[in-house]
Amino acid sequence: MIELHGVHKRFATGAAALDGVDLSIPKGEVFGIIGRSGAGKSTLVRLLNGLERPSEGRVTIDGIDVASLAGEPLRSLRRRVGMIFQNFGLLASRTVADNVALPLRIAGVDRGEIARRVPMLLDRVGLGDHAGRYPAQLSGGQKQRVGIARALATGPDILLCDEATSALDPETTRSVLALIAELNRDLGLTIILITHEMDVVRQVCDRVAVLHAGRVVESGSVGDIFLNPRAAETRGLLAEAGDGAVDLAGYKGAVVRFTLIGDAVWQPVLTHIARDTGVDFAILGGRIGQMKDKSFGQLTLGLTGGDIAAALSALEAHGSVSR
Ligand SMILES: Nc1ncnc2c1ncn2[C@@H]1O[C@H](COP(=O)(O)OP(=O)(O)OP(=O)(O)O)[C@@H](O)[C@H]1O
Repeated sequence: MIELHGVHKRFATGAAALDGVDLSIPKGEVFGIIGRSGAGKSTLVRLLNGLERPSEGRVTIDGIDVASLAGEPLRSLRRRVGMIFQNFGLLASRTVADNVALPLRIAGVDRGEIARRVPMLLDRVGLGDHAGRYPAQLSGGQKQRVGIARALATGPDILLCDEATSALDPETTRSVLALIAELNRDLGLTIILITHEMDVVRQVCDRVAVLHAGRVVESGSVGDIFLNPRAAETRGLLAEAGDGAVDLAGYKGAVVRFTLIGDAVWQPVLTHIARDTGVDFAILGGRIGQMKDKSFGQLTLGLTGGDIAAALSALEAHGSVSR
């Protein structure tokens, strides 16, 4: 369990990067931290791996106060907390295998053990046959896989991903996120994913916290936060991700937001209700997609004509309706 209690971080310049953050991240969860540039995401990561100390408050991992550690206990904590970065952080002059071996060398693991472990780590990320290549000979997605193998080398139980897919195209992002989800499932790793992209959170996270100006403005399950955002900052991020609706000023019909989850997405709900009630539906906005393992649909609907009250109660029988 990772916990932040009343965490503030102020820099000597007077900048407050974090301004009273409380968070609990249970073991084995994929937890997203989303926010715009400058929200405090990277500062939060640096507190988790002991690179910075809070100005106030406590960051604990399994009850251990990270800021209280120094020397070997701090090194041992860092071995438990693997990290991957937006720019991969690979050494250009070393082969893939050497890059992955580096944390093991630093930890003092003997040569034989390194030679045994590195191929297993590369197999784990699907790069078993790339051991002798150099980073410049790899695609972005492959470089990030090497970054992941290196992060796994010391056998961590937590993986911090700081904008790990921000430099990748959408298809490669999907495959790297699929690998991250697999590591969570197979190895039980707790994963903290820092991102400014809603789609990244939607694809793999169980829960999410929205960070704005150093504060958590809302947090909860990805379904709750994405389908019923309360904070203006979350709504803004969702609108930018294409989850908005057309301008409704001047629209004459009744407007509702209709949310379907799971198999209900497959049902021809609107055509049935239209036939039964005589109501015409206009689709004014929305999205049908996948949230981790669940399908969802959220539509902004305009209703005109027919028996509107009957249509609304029929919609409620299939999903949730809000105005
Ligand atoms: N070492 C530092 N000294 C002074 N101010 C800092 C320092 N590190 C971060 N800040 C400030 O703290 C705030 C939060 O920065 P941080 O890098 O944590 O944000 P972020 O959400 O990760 O942004 P980005 O996505 O752009 O990296 C910013 O206003 C930044 O200028």
